[in-house]
Amino acid sequence: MEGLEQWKVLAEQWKKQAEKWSSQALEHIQAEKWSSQALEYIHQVPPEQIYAAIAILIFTSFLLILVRLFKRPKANTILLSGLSGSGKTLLFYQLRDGSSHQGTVTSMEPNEGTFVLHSEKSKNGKVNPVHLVDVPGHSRLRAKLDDFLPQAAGIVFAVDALEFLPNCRAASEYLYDILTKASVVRKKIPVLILCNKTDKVTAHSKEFIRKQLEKEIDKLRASRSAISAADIANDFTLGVPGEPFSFHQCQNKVTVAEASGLTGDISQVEQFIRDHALEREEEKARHRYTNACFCCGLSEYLRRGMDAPSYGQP
Ligand SMILES: Nc1nc2c(ncn2[C@@H]2O[C@H](COP(=O)(O)OP(=O)(O)OP(=O)(O)O)[C@@H](O)[C@H]2O)c(=O)[nH]1
Ligand SMILES: [Mg+2]
Repeated sequence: MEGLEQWKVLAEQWKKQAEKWSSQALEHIQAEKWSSQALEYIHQVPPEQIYAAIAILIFTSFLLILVRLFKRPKANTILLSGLSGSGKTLLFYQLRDGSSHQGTVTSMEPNEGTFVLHSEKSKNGKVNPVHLVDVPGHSRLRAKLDDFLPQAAGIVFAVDALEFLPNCRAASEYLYDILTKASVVRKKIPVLILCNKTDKVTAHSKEFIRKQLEKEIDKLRASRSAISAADIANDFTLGVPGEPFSFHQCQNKVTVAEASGLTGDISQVEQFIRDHALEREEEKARHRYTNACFCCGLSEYLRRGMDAPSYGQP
């Protein structure tokens, strides 16, 4: 009896094994059928179409490789510019450390650093650091600005809102020079006019400062265009001829905001930096998604090309 039971178990195992082999054989036959169908299908497609698809594929891959090779990392440099005493260095420390480091003196060298903004440190999600450069406002040191312009993602132009009127002309001249620089215009580098020192009640409002700067730049525009072309140091002219100058006419985005480097009320300048220099992880993911979509679109195009009715066939 026991021997019979053993034979039964053995027979059951053989049966299962045989079923497994037969299903594998079926799968193999199916795969062969599909591959022969695919080959047949490819033979039906006119060769020109296949060559065109391959050429497009190679060309696009080549293009993608080139773009990857030559794509510069997103600029993350923000330049702090403005007249001497407008509060750039204090602002620099507020952005970096969240404290004002009282007792700043006139800067003789650009003050630069790469760091995560103090206000961003406590937030969730990975935030990239910003490269901040505080360019001295002294007229002889301003040329240093040009060294950093090629990598600039944005320019903050600090204005002393307390002592604005006596400095209005000088501030307008400096701002005019920045707004007419070829690299600023061509690369459309955004500029934030930051009316600083608003902690004092006697500080002028940002609207007042904007209007005064526009008026002054309008005058400058007229006087500078009167100079013979050979003497004009500026690369571009500003605004629309025949119309009073307004910052809206600039090709790059020019906005006006208020701040106090002393009290740490710097949310508007932080927002400007976030908008223009910090590429968050989510943004990077979005870029990756766009690339993936591009590749999918390409493959879909090629698939449709294959599906297209083949001329020359009955
Ligand atoms: N009340 C007030 N004073 C400020 C503020 N920001 C800066 N100051 C003062 O303004 C003076 C100049 O500030 P800095 O930051 O050294 O100015 P800067 O623009 O770096 O000047 P340069 O280095 O010469 O180009 C200092 O005495 C600061 O304490 C502010 O928001 N409010
Ligand atoms: Mg300084």
